[in-house]
Amino acid sequence: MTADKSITRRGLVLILSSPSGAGKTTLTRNLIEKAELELRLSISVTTRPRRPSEIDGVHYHFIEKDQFVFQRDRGDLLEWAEVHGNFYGTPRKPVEQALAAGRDMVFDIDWQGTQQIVEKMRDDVVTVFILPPSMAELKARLVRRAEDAPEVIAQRLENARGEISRWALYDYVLVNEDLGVTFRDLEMILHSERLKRERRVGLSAFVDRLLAERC
Ligand SMILES: Nc1nc2c(ncn2[C@@H]2O[C@H](COP(=O)(O)OP(=O)(O)O)[C@@H](O)[C@H]2O)c(=O)[nH]1
Ligand SMILES: Nc1ncnc2c1ncn2[C@@H]1O[C@H](COP(=O)(O)OP(=O)(O)O)[C@@H](O)[C@H]1O
Repeated sequence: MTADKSITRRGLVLILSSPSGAGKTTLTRNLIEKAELELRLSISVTTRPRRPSEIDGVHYHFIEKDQFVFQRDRGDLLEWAEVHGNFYGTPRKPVEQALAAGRDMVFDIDWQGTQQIVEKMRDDVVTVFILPPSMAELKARLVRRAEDAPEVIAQRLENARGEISRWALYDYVLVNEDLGVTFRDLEMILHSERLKRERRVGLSAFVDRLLAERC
């Protein structure tokens, strides 16, 4: 009797949230680029203008506000929120397809969206909040990223305290000082969560067979 084939696993959704500039986009990218982790990114729709380094359909689906309202009202979005004056939402279909096929997804979404997803699918969600080591470093990272106008950076910094105050809603909280350390911690969280008893299908039948075995 071998355990490997009879024990499978339900898919999970790993959610990363943080104030702007703490590093969640970088960490998310690193996770999906490591092929053996087998994580797929949920590509959100947004009404925010595209940044110079972003590609439509890769980083976000950039859409107009009327398109967003249409998709939202038709029920195409699993969750949505207004953040920094723009609308963001998670397309429902790719998530449902991935989970049904037992694949895992990573979401880079804010605390409002996280709450909506947790209410809908608590058992299948793992939430991680990323904190910056200091407010000075948060500002320095936003400036170094050099993707946003000064007034956009100022607004994101102003909103940072409100976002940070939501930290206790999350399953895990990581301080992203050293990127390599934070990434390894995330990998360990993912690995442990994948091994959780509740996520493993066929375990009970396997144990029954194990106990019935004569040696
Ligand atoms: N609720 C929700 N939030 C999202 C979604 N996509 C992105 N966000 C959040 O919107 C905020 C702004 O994202 P973005 O404009 O890319 O700026 P960044 O935080 O500086 O990288 C971040 O907190 C994201 O996590 C989404 O689909 N739903
Ligand atoms: N641990 C870290 N140390 C130094 N710089 C970092 C670290 N993590 C991310 N960065 C840099 O900080 C900037 C903001 O990171 P990003 O991933 O875009 O943040 P967010 O998606 O949370 O807004 C980027 O230029 C990124 O390269």
